[in-house]
Amino acid sequence: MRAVLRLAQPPARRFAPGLAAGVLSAVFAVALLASSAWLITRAAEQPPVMFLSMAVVGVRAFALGRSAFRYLERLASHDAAFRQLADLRVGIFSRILPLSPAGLGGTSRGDLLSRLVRDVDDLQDFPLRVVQPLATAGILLSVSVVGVWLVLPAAGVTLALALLVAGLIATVTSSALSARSERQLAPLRGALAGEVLEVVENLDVLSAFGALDARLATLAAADDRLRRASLRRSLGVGVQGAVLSLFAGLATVAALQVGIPALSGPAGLSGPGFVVVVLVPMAVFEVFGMIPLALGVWRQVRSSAARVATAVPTSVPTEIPAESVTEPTDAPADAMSTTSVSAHPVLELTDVGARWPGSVTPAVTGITLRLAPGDRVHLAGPSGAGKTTLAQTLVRFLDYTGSYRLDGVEARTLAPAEVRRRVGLCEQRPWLFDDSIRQNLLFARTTATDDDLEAVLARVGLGEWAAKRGGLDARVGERGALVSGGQAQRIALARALLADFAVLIVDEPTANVDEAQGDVLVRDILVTAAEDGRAVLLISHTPVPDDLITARVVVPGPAR
Ligand SMILES: Nc1ncnc2c1ncn2[C@@H]1O[C@H](COP(=O)(O)OP(=O)(O)OP(=O)(O)O)[C@@H](O)[C@H]1O
Repeated sequence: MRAVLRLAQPPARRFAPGLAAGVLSAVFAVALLASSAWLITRAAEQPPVMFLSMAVVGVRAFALGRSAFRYLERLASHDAAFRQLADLRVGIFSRILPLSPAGLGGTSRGDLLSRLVRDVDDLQDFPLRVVQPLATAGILLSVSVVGVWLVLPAAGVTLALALLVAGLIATVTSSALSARSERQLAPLRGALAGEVLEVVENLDVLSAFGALDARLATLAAADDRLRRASLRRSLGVGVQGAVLSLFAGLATVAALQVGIPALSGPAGLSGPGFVVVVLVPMAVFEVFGMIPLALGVWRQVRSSAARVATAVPTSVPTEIPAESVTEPTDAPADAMSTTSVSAHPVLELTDVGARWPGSVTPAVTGITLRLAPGDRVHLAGPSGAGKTTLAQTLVRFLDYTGSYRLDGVEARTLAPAEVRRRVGLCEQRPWLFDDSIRQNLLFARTTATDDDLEAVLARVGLGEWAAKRGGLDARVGERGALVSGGQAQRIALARALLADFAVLIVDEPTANVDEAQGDVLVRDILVTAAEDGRAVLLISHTPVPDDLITARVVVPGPAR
């Protein structure tokens, strides 16, 4: 958590200008009140105008300066905080990235989203609404108490005592009323985001099973918990404001009590000095209100920082290959490929096994196979045997035991991204972006022209379909909702062909299509691969004719 907070705090050179402007603005606000009170009272004594001119200039300067410094403070401190936020977000994403996809299986997507968006946003409050006000108020209060003490020492002591007591009471009451809810706000927001996402994503299933009302009731309960926590927090803030107003009045009364005898006593307090001593506490308490507020924000920020910290791993689980350890430190990422792995490598597995993060037993073991350019191997095996796990291992989303070599080079000595440039995966449930067909293909090869895209669609048997749907601009819907399972598989295949992987792993392409369509799809996949001299590892439950493949491998039953 400390590391997250350190990341949220802008460096001193960026933070200092905003802090300096904030302190000056607050000091000028108090000085404006003091100098104008002095001026009005002194003017009532009708001295020659030259005795007033300094104060007149002071009032003008403090009034203009207060606004100017306030503006500069907003500008500088927000600029620093927003720049820091951008760095923080990028830093957090780059730490989560190595976990995806194998390490994020157990995370609620709604809650993760809330952590990465809302909780990270909350962290900008750390410099802006915690550090800055505490530093500003601390400096201003010291200056004000010393200033009043110089005019009348007893009034300075009274003001210091009033601030101390008010601070204690306001902090204790507001913590008692709202500390718990301030800590709960971020987790409750995350829980609500998770619930909303669950309901929206599974609306059809919930409706079909008549479970929608029950789920909506759970959602309403989550919403209610958040609303009540927000209300309790507002109550705490309100009570704290009331305590401070009360003490601002009491401090003024106390100043009157010590000031009135001093007017005629040996201290010889002047009329204007008396007014300054009596009125300054009002202005000081306004600034002082920032402290308990900042402490409340601090509790929220701390809870958000803790949530961000738990979403961001300090280390990547051993089951997931680290993205950078094998990257050569002073050579470009591509260097290895040109030196050791050819464009069409031979892939060899000897006794390969793999385990999911957090699992004690391997999900797959003892896989031995060889894929040379042009080979088409059918991998079969019972459900749960670990075929998908093997596919994820081959694209280095998971680490492995045994030996996995590309052109004789052990894959764990290559950067995972480098392996993924040669070995590609068409997943069992291909991910389609809620965008046009063009965009869903283009990210596989950003330089492809529309002619290239149309040609690849024709190769995977979607040419006519795409033309009927309005061409490359046709949308595929959220997660491919507007296309059938078979079409989604074919779009994924087109994408893989565009990326031109030398070795293509196709995981259960027929899972979402009927038998006849499945046969055609498998034939299309294997025939296109044969035409290109590509190696294919076809994972499929369904039988594949001998003429389409060069070898068969069977994964034994589920590993225990
Ligand atoms: N993301 C995951 N996290 C943890 N365990 C997982 C994950 N995905 C799969 N498993 C586990 O790994 C084992 C192998 O699953 P896998 O999906 O690889 O089998 P499969 O042979 O592809 O099955 P199917 O033919 O039904 O798709 C199973 O016990 C499964 O519960």
